[in-house]
Amino acid sequence: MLEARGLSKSFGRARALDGVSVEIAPGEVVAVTGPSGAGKSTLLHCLAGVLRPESGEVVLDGRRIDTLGEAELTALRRQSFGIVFQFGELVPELSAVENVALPLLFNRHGRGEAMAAAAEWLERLEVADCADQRIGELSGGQRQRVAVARALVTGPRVVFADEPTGALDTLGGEQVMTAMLGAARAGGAAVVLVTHDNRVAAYADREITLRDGAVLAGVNP
Ligand SMILES: Nc1ncnc2c1ncn2[C@@H]1O[C@H](COP(=O)(O)OP(=O)(O)OP(=O)(O)O)[C@@H](O)[C@H]1O
Repeated sequence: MLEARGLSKSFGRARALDGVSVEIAPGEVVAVTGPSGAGKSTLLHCLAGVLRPESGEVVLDGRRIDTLGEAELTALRRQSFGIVFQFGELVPELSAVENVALPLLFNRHGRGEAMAAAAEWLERLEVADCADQRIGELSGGQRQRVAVARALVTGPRVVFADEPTGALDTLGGEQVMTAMLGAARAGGAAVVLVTHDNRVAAYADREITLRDGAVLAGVNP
């Protein structure tokens, strides 16, 4: 469904990715692991169409996406992908429910419909009580649940999560992981998860380990 073929990407003299090929099946949960600087975030950003690789291809459902124009790529990201970052990256001026409604408004849904769908997702993630609160008033765990709701509200094919539990304690992290994977499974979304935490990687169906910008052979089934 989502495939990277021979991706390479450098930042100055740092070679972040060096010929990485991976394939993600529909509904699959994949953890991308490896030491700091191995290229995990760069791979996630290339797969999600946030960064363009220098060479190689990214293919979604048989369609090459790394060569799309900026407007087409933005539209595809909004429709097919959801992204959860380590610190939520929510809009502080908006309430929780408004943050979750935002991707639907960008996709030209009416305000009433968008707000109703957003409220439903907050309920599913057990943060309905926070709907009208500003982001600054929420705990770290509540923020990440809101971020997960925002990533899933559009019914994406793939959810990308970069250290989604990195700012949480163990229990909070477990709760967010369970909530995110349950919601993704219910929506049929695949999940690509960057983590350096083995306990988080254990939630995945499969692990892709990177080292020095390449997939570590012999570890991944
Ligand atoms: N925007 C950037 N500008 C310059 N160098 C970058 C940039 N992004 C990544 N790099 C470099 O590319 C390499 C891979 O970085 P990347 O963030 O993908 O690794 P990572 O495995 O996600 O690391 P971490 O676990 O520390 O987040 C590193 O050497 C990093 O310094």
